[in-house]
Amino acid sequence: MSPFPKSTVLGYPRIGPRRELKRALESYWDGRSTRAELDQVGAEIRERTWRGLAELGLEGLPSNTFSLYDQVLDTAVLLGAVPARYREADDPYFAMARGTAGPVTAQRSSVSGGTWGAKPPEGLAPLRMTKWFDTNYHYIVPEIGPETVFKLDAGKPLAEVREARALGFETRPVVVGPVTFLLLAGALDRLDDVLGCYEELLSTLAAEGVEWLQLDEPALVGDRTPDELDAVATAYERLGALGARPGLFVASYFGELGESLPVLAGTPVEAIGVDLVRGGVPGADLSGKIVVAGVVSGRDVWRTSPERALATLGAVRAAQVVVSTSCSLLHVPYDVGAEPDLEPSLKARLAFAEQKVAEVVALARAGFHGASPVDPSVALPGPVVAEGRSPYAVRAAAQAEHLRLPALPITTIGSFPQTGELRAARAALAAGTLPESDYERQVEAEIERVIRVQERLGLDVLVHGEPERNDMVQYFAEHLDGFAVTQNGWVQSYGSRCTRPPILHGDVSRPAPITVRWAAYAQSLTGKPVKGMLTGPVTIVAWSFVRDDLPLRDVVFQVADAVRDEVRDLEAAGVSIIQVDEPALRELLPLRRGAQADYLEWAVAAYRRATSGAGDRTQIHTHLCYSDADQILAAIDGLDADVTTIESARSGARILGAVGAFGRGLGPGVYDIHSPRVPGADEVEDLLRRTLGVLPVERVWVNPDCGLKTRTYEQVEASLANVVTATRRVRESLGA
Ligand code: MET
Ligand SMILES: [Zn+2]
Repeated sequence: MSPFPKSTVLGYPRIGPRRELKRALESYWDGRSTRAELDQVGAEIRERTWRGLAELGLEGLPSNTFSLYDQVLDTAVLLGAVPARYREADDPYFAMARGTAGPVTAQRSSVSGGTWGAKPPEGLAPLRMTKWFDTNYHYIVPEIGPETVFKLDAGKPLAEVREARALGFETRPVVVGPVTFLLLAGALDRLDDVLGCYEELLSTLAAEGVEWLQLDEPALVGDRTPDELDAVATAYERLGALGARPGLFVASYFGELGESLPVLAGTPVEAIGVDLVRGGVPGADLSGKIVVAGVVSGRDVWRTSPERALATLGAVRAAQVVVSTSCSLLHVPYDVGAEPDLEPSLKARLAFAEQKVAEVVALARAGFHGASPVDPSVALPGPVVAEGRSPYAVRAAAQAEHLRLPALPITTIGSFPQTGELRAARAALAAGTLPESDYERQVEAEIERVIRVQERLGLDVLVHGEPERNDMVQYFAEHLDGFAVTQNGWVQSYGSRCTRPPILHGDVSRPAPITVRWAAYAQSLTGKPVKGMLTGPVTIVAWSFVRDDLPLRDVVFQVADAVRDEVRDLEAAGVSIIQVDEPALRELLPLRRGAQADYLEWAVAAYRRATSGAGDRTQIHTHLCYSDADQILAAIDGLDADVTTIESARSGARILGAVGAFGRGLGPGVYDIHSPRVPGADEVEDLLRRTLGVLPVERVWVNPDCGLKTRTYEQVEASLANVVTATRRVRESLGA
């Protein structure tokens, strides 16, 4: 085993500095290019990454951190965990990631009772996708059942090792570790079987001359049961006992190892990676281990303080201390150098992936010896002040009087299809080739179209459709002080999807109303109530890169104050229903249970502050969308919104089991907007009746799972027409 290099990173962005992979994937999926062409783009990105890292002076280069879609899916393939139904697909990998289309829709409606050949008429649904720990990256959840037969397919990591070697680089393959992989799949009982594959992987890599293997175990920073800790010990005892194998580097990130650390330290693994940005210097005795010290943050965009990092490094007691990032750099953009328009004073504070690698290299070269860490003197947060409106019953009565809505009011979540013309108009506006007044007229025309569609369909609470927004966070960031937006700061969210998180760098305030003119315009077109549409303070902060010199809580409260100003102005402009979305409420939930209550308390308080300016007869809605909302239902109820619309249909209406005690208006989604499929009226009616089985009719709202911006008008109109039909049937049968 060769010595561990002095500097490394746990992983690197892979979408390409100009999102080359995104374009290549979409072109392949649309049938405009071949798999070989896609693979070529992947190879170019990998080569560029390795060369770039080496040029910056980084010693330990990772491989197998590239992925065509997702590293957890790659691991499932590596272990042979490909469910049988995908094996016959043209491209099983992307079939698992994205599903397959059924026969064309036109054919579907014209065929009656014919046979469908080998492929099922509906195509294959993709595997489930969910958030990677507390990041905004989404991974594909492996599907493992008793029928799963694990079988190693080491093709991908081997090919990357060889590819790098051909370019003159020795690399350390990175693979998701067995415990995290199985915990994510909910199948830790298969540890024994899976370890057989990992053993084979180790032997294969050793035979290939690979010196070090990185096994990612971020699940070890969460609360783990004694059985799970036993699994950690079993796994790494067994892998460590193997005769011919590479050195084992177990990487943890997104928090402190806690009780997992002594367990891991008791196994024969040679190197342990610790996140020293989120966690403290390990207290356990690691004098026999190499510690890969994550002192450069992979989760923010700020420069590292060299003094603090060197002091931290100096305090780590281990056989060797390697300088590294706190996690993969997947979660930050490529290069600050690609942002010519940012203020120089802000730019001087920023570090994206490339700059962070340079920091790692500089720290490793600086040398560090036995200093004690600087006390990070972050101000302790003060008590949370719960702000509120009148009691719900008082508000509900005032709203019923003022709004006069029918039973089971039908509404949508806010966005309507974003057409190509709109996107082109926005690009032309940004490029200076379309005058602002022309753009605004186009947005107004779209609002009018959206209003007319909803009136024609017979919805009860209308929306303006959000045509002026590129994105529900970026749009607000562009209009608030304290934020900067980048040109090329893309970060992968899932597959080919990227977001460009705004940078919240200073005190936040709202210089002028943001959405009021669009909401007021929409309301002027119709006699039905139009819902104003805002993004909540937690979500704005969760989907931005946030300053690190203030407690997160204080930053969220600043944003809450800005949202509160907007709520007041909407109300003053005659908007009587205002929705403040918080789809990211769950995302910032700390990984350790011990820290969750405190977070939920201030997050809820911030939301209440944002909405506290609304009078009794103004109806506040909120919207959330993630499959495990039932876990924080009490906190959602605590938001004290008059109406909560929430994803449900997509996750099989599982949430209905938990909402009985919900104290306010609730609209569990009656159809999944992630799929182009149009739900039938019967299906919607069924979901609605199930909702009425657990909630009193006065509390129930009818709406889709989420916004409609990724769908086409054709799909939206057909789906909503069925929603209206279903709701009318239910109303009739209730005599409502
Ligand atoms: C991810 S939640 C999206 C809510 C937003 N109002 C929309 O309809 O698109
Ligand atoms: Zn949503």
